[in-house]
Amino acid sequence: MALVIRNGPGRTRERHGVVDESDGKTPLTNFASTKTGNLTVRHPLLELRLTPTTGLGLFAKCDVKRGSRLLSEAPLLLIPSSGPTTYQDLQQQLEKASPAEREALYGLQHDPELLSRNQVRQVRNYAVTIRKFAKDKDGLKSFVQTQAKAMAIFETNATKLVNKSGSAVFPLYSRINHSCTPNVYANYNPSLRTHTVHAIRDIEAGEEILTTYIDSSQFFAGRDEDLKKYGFECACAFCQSHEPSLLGPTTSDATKRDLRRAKINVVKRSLYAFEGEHARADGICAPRSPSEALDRAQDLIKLLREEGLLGMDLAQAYRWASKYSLQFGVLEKARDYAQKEAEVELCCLGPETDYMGGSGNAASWLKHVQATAEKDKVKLRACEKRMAKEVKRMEKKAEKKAKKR
Ligand SMILES: C[S@@+](CC[C@H](N)C(=O)[O-])C[C@H]1O[C@@H](n2cnc3c(N)ncnc32)[C@H](O)[C@@H]1O
Repeated sequence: MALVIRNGPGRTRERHGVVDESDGKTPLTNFASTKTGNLTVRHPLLELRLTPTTGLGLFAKCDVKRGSRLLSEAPLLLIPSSGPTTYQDLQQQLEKASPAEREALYGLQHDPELLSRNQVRQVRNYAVTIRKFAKDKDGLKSFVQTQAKAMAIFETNATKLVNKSGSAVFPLYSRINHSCTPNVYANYNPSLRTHTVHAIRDIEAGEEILTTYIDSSQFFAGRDEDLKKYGFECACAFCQSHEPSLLGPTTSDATKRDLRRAKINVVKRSLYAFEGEHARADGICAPRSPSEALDRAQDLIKLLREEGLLGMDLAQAYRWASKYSLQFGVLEKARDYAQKEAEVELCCLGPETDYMGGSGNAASWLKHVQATAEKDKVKLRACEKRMAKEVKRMEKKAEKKAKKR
């Protein structure tokens, strides 16, 4: 994969998956001369195109099988702090970026309204303190504009990294639009030090690649509220089918699906409460017994599958079902769920999941379940042997008694 940037003649350089291939001879394929600059994507499976409603987006060039790795890219710009982005944070990282990276960054879409007043003030204050523009009003204005644009770009495109503190923008991942029923799963992989994107279902040639920016297992109002922070109203097919009023009978498919999303949310949070993760439970009551927890985990699997939410929430649901089955000693079921978890995890994250540690990754959990099942078999065999011995002893005793008579 490469994001190709025209940058004057004679230079070709590659860093962090960004190729500056400016020999003037390389034809720019797939996508060129957009408002965002002369960008093109060299990728065996993906191309960048304009969508009817959401700006640019990434599309599959050919059929893509579930589990395929579509992207594995290093950040264009990473801000390690986990709080709100300050201009100082951004400026430090911008200084480290190469010209090609900076150009790629400036080519990304931006929504100026996502900038807080405080952020704009930070840029102005900085420009004044460096005194470079003391006698150059136009210079000052243009400096503030470019720096504010960089901040707006970061705010529009940054992804919070789950397995590493901080937020980052990426050359291609930042082109992927949001859907409340995504067809890919994205994850920062600390072992690879890249953001990976995997297909979570088969994707047909020409289909848009869609990720989720939020927790999509929520009722419409919750999703809408979360996406407002990203500055847009969702144009995905599911949200477009939403009916604003729930006063009438709730018969439409979209409404039923919305209610199912709400149910997923409640069940999921109740299971986090059962696991003692109260911060994620957010006030929802836990199941009262392990058997109730197992029922809910099984419900959750069914609901997620019905909704086509096939990312790591599904892997988590399988883990819960496996864990509770193991607690009940239903080993076959525990193993079956653990295998399903491993399959979904591999599909979402790929095989490099050592960073999860302990029984954090599905492979370790599956090993633990298999070892428990093996120990159980050994115990069972020992018990059978003991019983067989006891039966023989009793038979001999009975024989002796019979002979005496
Ligand atoms: C990370 S960028 C995605 C790529 C972007 N479309 C582009 O042209 O480069 C996020 C922006 O895309 C648009 N967008 C993404 N998903 C959307 C959706 N489901 N509905 C409406 N706009 C969306 C919004 O303008 C949002 O600020």
